[in-house]
Amino acid sequence: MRTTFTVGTRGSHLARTQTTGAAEALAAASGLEPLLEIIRTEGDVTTGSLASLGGTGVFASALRAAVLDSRVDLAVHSLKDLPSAQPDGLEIAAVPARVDVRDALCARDGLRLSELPAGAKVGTGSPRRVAQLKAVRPDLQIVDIRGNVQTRLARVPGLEQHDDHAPAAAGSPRGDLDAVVLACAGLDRIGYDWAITERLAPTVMMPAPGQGALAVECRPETAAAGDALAQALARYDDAVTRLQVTAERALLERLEAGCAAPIGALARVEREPEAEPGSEKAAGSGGGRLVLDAVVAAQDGSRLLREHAGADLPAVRVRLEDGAADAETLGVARQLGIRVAEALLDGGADLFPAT
Ligand SMILES: NCc1[nH]cc(CCC(=O)O)c1CC(=O)O
Repeated sequence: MRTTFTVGTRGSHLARTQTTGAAEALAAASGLEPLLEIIRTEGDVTTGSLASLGGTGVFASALRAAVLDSRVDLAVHSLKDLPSAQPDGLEIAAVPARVDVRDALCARDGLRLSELPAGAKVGTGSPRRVAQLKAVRPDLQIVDIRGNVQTRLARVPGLEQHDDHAPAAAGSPRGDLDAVVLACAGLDRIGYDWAITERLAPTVMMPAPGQGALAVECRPETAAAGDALAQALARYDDAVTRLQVTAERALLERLEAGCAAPIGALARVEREPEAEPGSEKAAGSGGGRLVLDAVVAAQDGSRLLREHAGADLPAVRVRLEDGAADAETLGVARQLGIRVAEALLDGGADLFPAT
């Protein structure tokens, strides 16, 4: 009988913080002792811009390899860094409750997006953020940035804070930008919410599919073992978050096949299904409703295509308190994602230039 479980993590402060949080929750639920192993990934050592790295999943692949060859039992990923296609030999055993999905503006002097002066310099390495920033503020000068949270924040006067856990990279410019954009989730998780001057509304800055959510990945036999670890994983899964990210990732997967443009997507459960066992309500009357908003952007912000659709969830099938959404309900979420993706493709998303 196992008494421990091993969890692989990337070495960054953010990765270690979120992995430790997940490992502690699973330890408390299982009574097992967690062992953390730091895995270096290509995404951590390379210095080129994120856009130039090409290919999704640079952050995830080394961690996944460690799970596949049984060096570790589990890997904790930021869900938005995971390619949408699920590889053979791995499954997402738990998607814990999501935190703030929004993107964060971190500006000098407490400025909000609308208060940045004309021509202000804003740093981000994400084509999705570039396009949406330019759509609302075509005057902004966007600067491609990389590095850990501390290195990015140090580019903004007043936001360079000494942090022994993760110092800003030596040699990186300091104080040369008016603002940077990062994910709220990452900043909140490492206690850097003080740097956020505006949590950008998803209507302005649609987050990446899966943003703010984690994925705990393992080998299928780990999840199926029926032991304390498998039970803890099942309980750690959050049914609402799982539904949301299932729709968002299905959209991403369908679009990845048809277009290379930056994508934002956010699903929400507008009405939670009633969880009365045995109730015979038809879907749509007393059942829940899942709504998905998405945007595909031309890289230069010259065009933004938006779509929105909803789907009724089967009324009695989702047990929101005590367990995972069942396969039929997840299928509804997946179909919603595909439907919105195809509407975007019909609207011309596949004609947008990639860069
Ligand atoms: N792209 C890197 C990445 N992957 C996950 C997060 C933050 C946490 C999250 O969204 O879950 C970040 C940093 C960022 O985008 O600012």
